Amino acid sequence: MISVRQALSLIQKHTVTPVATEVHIEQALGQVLAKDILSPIAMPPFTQSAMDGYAIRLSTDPKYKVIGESKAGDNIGYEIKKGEAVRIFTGAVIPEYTDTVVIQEHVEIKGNNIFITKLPAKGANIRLKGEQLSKNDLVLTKGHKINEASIGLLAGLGVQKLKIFQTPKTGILVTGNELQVAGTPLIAGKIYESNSVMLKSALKRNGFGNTNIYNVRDDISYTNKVIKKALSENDVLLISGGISVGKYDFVREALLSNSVKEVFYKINQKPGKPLWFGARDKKRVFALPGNPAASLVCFYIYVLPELRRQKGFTNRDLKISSGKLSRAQENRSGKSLFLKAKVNNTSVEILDGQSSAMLHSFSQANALVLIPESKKIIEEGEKVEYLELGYE
Ligand SMILES: Nc1nc2c(c(=O)[nH]1)N[C@H]1C(S)=C(S)[C@@H](COP(=O)(O)OP(=O)(O)OC[C@H]3O[C@@H](n4cnc5c(N)ncnc54)[C@H](O)[C@@H]3O)O[C@H]1N2
Ligand code: MOO
Repeated sequence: MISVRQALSLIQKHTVTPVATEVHIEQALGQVLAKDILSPIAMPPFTQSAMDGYAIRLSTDPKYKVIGESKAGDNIGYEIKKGEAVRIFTGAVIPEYTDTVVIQEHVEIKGNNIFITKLPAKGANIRLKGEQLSKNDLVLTKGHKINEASIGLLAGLGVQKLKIFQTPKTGILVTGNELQVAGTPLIAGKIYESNSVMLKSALKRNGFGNTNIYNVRDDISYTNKVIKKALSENDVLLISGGISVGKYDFVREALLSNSVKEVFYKINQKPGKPLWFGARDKKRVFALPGNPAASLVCFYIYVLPELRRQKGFTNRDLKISSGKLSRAQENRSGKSLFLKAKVNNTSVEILDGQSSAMLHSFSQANALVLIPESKKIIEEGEKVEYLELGYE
């Protein structure tokens, strides 16, 4: 059996290089920029007023004659002489030869004249052309994750399309004769199917929406057929269940007969030992253990980082932090453990109910504590590393 570290490095070794594609900025939220963006225009595009008031050529004389008005959107070619002012509004073009805007609260109006009651500093209340960005300045760098501010910035620069890395198409194939779809009373011997909606939600929360779902019975030829179809329709295929050593666990055999090359099978960890990972051309397959908590742990530790890598992210893993164990924890298994835990400030409480079939503890957790395979006991108060699940 390989170690967690070996499994992670094998997945990375078989990664698929991110592919760039062009999208409209409205489709770019949460995506990773595949190409630097240079500014097509200066920002602001012209020197403009930052306040409502009067544009003046500043002198020591408080009296100015108002000769016209410039409101946002106007482009009137005023040429201001000494002692003259133009009534101006926020965002409007600053007339030539003026250098300062005095806010309207600091003037008294008498007929066509204004008298400044509080002298502004020279250059006050003016946004200079290009003060944020000059034309051809680097606006956003390849690898930047697009947020709503980036979208606003680009829209303001008139950029409509940009290159981002494609989101790999994901599919979830669920196996098991015991699985029943919710909505009807549970039949004896059956359980409600939960992994597909759980994994689909985990994908969605992490920016991998529109997942295809497939269901198969424990039947080799049917499993073969559906895997073939799922491979043709997805880039990354997650399979739930049927990957252990039971008589009716057909997934491994079906993957091999679909020419998916086995990269590894089984990791020295708990939960999630029977994880299988394989590759066929640019397709990647993770056959996750059917036990729900094992499935979700494998998703966070192995699947999500690979999906994020394929999507161009440089920070791929869940955030790692450390804290102090509130209770001693043994590890007699010789395996790496991923334990559902609740972190409060820096106190880490390992939750009851660590079985790989149990999701109740998972739903109450906000972290996965990592216990290395070599560590036999962690004392109360000892420092442990954990992955933040991002559950709020
Ligand atoms: N003799 C051995 N038996 C098992 C071993 C082993 O090494 N030797 N490994 C155990 C471990 S560890 C795990 S984990 C499981 C993994 O088994 P499979 O991946 O083949 O999964 P299934 O047998 O299909 O299901 C396991 C468990 O999970 C339930 N399940 C499956 N799919 C779903 C679903 N979509 N929604 C909800 N629950 C699901 C299923 O009913 C089983 O209870 O193997 C151990 N056995
Ligand atoms: O690896 Mo299994 O997930 O322990 O039950």
